This record gives sequence, C-alpha cells and structure tokens, in this order.
Amino acid sequence: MTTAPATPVRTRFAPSPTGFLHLGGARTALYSWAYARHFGGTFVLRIEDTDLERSTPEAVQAIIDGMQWLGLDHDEGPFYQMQRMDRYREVIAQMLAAGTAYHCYSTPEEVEAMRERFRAAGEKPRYDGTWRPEEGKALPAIPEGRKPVVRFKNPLDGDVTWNDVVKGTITISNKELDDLIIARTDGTPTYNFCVAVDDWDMRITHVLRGDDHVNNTPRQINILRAIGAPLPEYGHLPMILGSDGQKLSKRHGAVSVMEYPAQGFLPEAMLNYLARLGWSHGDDEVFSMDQFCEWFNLEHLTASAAQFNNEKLAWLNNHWIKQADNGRLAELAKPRMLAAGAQFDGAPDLATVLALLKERTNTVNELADAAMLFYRQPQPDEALMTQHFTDAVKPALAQFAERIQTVEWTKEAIAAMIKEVLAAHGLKMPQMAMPLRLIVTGQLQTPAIDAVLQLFGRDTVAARVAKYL
Ligand SMILES: Nc1ncnc2c1ncn2[C@@H]1O[C@H](COP(=O)(O)OP(=O)(O)OP(=O)(O)O)[C@@H](O)[C@H]1O
Repeated sequence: MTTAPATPVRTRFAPSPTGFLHLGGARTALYSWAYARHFGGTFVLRIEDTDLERSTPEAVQAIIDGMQWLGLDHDEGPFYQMQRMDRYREVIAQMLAAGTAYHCYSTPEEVEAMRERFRAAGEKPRYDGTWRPEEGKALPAIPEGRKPVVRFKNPLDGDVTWNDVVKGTITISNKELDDLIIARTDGTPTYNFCVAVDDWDMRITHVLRGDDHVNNTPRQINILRAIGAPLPEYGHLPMILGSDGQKLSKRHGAVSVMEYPAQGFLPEAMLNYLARLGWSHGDDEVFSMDQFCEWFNLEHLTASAAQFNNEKLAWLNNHWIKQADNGRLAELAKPRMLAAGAQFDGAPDLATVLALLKERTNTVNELADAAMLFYRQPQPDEALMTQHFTDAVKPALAQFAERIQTVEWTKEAIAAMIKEVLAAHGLKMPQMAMPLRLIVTGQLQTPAIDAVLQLFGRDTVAARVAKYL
C-alpha cells in the first residue's frame, strides 16, 4: 500500500497538438490519470499549443478523441497555452522586476559567434552572459532600435538535483545550463518557461512524462525556484519503442490510438496492455482499470524502455472480447458487417451469434468477418460441393431433411438426430457435416455444426437443404 502524499494529488497530461495521440502519449496520459484516480486527486488536461507552425485544431480534437475512446476523463481543462499569454507576460514582467530574468540584446549571429568561441576552446557552447546583470558590472550600451529577448538568470554554480520517481536521483550541474531565453524579441514566451508557470498555476504535484523531457526538468526546476513555486515530483517514463527498436513518435512508426478501434481492439485491452507496458504488479497480466487504479503506484514503474508487441495486445484483446457484453460487441461489429453486405432481416440474433464465435477471435473485426456466414446467402464452391456432396451422402441428407421438421430445435436434439442418421447410413460425422456446412453456410470452416444449425433456425436450414435434394 502506498502512503498518500501530503497534498491532494494533481497530475496533468500535456501533449502538443501536432498530430494524433499515439501509444507513447496514451500511456503517459494513462499513468497520470491512474495516479490521480488512485488518490482521489485531480487529472488536468493541458494543450501545449505554442508551436504555431505544427499545432492544429484537428490535432487537439484527435487527442481528445483518443483519450475519450480510452476513457481517460480529465477533471480540469483542457487549458490552452495560447490562451494564457497574458499570464506568461505578467510573470516575465515580475521576473524582470525581481532580477531573476534580464533583457539580452545580443543578436542570434552574435550568440552563434559566442558559441563558436566556446566550441573552439573545447568548452560547452553557450551564451556568454554579455547582458547578464551582476553587481558592479557595467552593461553594454543598448544598440539603437534593437529588440531584446528575455533570458532567465540561471544560477552559475551548484547543481540541480531531483529524486526522479522512475530513474532515481538525477543531478545536473548548473554549468550545463544556459541562461535560457524565456521570451522572444516579439514577447512570446518559450516552452520550458510556459510549462513551469503552468505547473505552478495548475498546482501540479506529480509530473509523469516521457524521458525525452529529462533535459527540460532542471531548467523548469530552476525557473520554479526563481518564481517561488513549490516543486512537483518528477517521474520520467522510459520510451515505448517500435518493433524496429526505435522510439515511437508521430514522425516515426507510431499510429494513432484511434487506429485500434478501427482494427477491432477494445479500449479495455489497450488500457490493460499500456498499463503493463512500463509498470508491474507481481505476475498479474490481466486486470481492469478499476483494479489498475487501485494498484497503481510509482514504486513499480519499469526503468527500462519497452518494446511494443502486437501479439500481446491481440492476446489481451481476445481476453477482453470474451469478457465483453455480447450486445456491445454486436453494436461494434454491425457497421463493418453492413458494409460487407450483411442481411440482418430474418437472420439469427447477432449477439447470440457473436457469443458462439468470440472464443477464438482476437479482434472485433475478425469476429464480424466470422459472423458474416450467418448473414449472407451461401454460395458454396462447386468443386467443393462435388467433392463433399457425394452419392453416398445424399440418402442420409434426405433423411436428415425429413427429420428437420420434427426434431426438437435445440443443439442437443439436433446433434442426437444427426448421430442417428449417420448410424443408419453407416457414415462418419465429417461425411455429413462437410456438405451440410457447405449447403447451409457456403463454407467448410464453421463452429460446431449442431450449434450453427440451431442458430440459423429450422426454416432456413430446411429451405437451404431442400434446394440441393
Ligand atoms: N515513444 C514514446 N514512448 C513513451 N512516451 C512518449 C513517447 N513519445 C512521446 N511520449 C510522451 O508522450 C507525451 C506527449 O508527447 P507529445 O505530445 O509531445 O508527442 P510526441 O509524440 O513526443 O511528439 P513528436 O512525435 O512530435 O515528438 C509526453 O509526455 C512524451 O514524453
């Protein structure tokens, strides 16, 4: 049992709307959501849309759709960084007044020349502090007509240390960190600054995000300290890698989570899969989201990168399909079946059919395709008919056709009747089951023949058999 943090837990998911939500983002959202749910805390959705060239409203919608499909409901937001510009400007003005930030008039060319000088001297390329105010230091004259950027006055000495809930203690020397630009010449604030102000204003207590953000954390911590904000806990989750071993990203290998419902995956299977991909609870592989929220803790996050594995996801999907309500599966399968020309009038109840078929299918799409045999006119292959509908079988089938009219229409009674007919004609089961399958369903592969016949109903079976006698 994890001890509850002292303050109410507030977590956030903060994607940039530059494309669809993929598995990496979805898992980040899931863990932040589950951590908030575990402690009865608050889960905030924040859209980091300051990259105007790459951000689009369609991408915002795609992220919201993905989270909705997964059921990762947020309690606050979505907050949009582009709508918080006044607030960022306010904090920048306060920092300038407090001396924790300063105007820098160096041009990009000048800064590049500084970096080059450091590089040539074998040092880390950085801004040289020309405009950084220090006691007793005279600043250069402001070049006429030049607009300044605002730089953060990063501490010169010491280290930034945090106890990462996934990676353990991480220490970065302040010497590694430049005086970061927090506002551009046009006054627009930059990424790390906005994130720090947001995490402060939104009172975020736990930042769980991908470890592609580790380099941002010491910068954000320094800014938070400078503005007098409390520090959240940080946990940097290892990346999810594609089957080629490369980091999944919008630009490489990842597909939208919304591809998965299109392929017939259930959200509970995807959630279960993502929950296990980077976190463990003993040997448990299969669990519901209620169970996950109850169990989820930061102690059992995995520190190594995880590779996406489609077979495992399919296996979980099979499990959750077996658990799923058949009416719900029918709703999911129906559009695909209609598109494939399914005729539902006078045909067996779809939910009942799916109940029979779902044992062995990995996706709802497979299930829908398998169910089609009940909803289209059979068109058995002629060569197969010649092979299976032999003269030896015909008399047995004729007797079967007669008995259809009187047999009790249950699976058991049908099975018993078929056995009697077989015995009377000295035939083996496949000799009759194969032509029956072809005649009634048009295909050789079906579930048990007695169950299939029972589902089709007496009249349909009688009509289809009569056609061949
Ligand atoms: N492959 C991945 N594995 C695990 N987490 C990831 C992965 N890719 C992104 N994340 C995390 O998902 C969250 C949302 O990320 P973001 O919206 O920036 O998408 P992104 O895929 O990283 O973008 P891009 O593909 O443009 O680099 C962040 O916390 C990020 O660290």
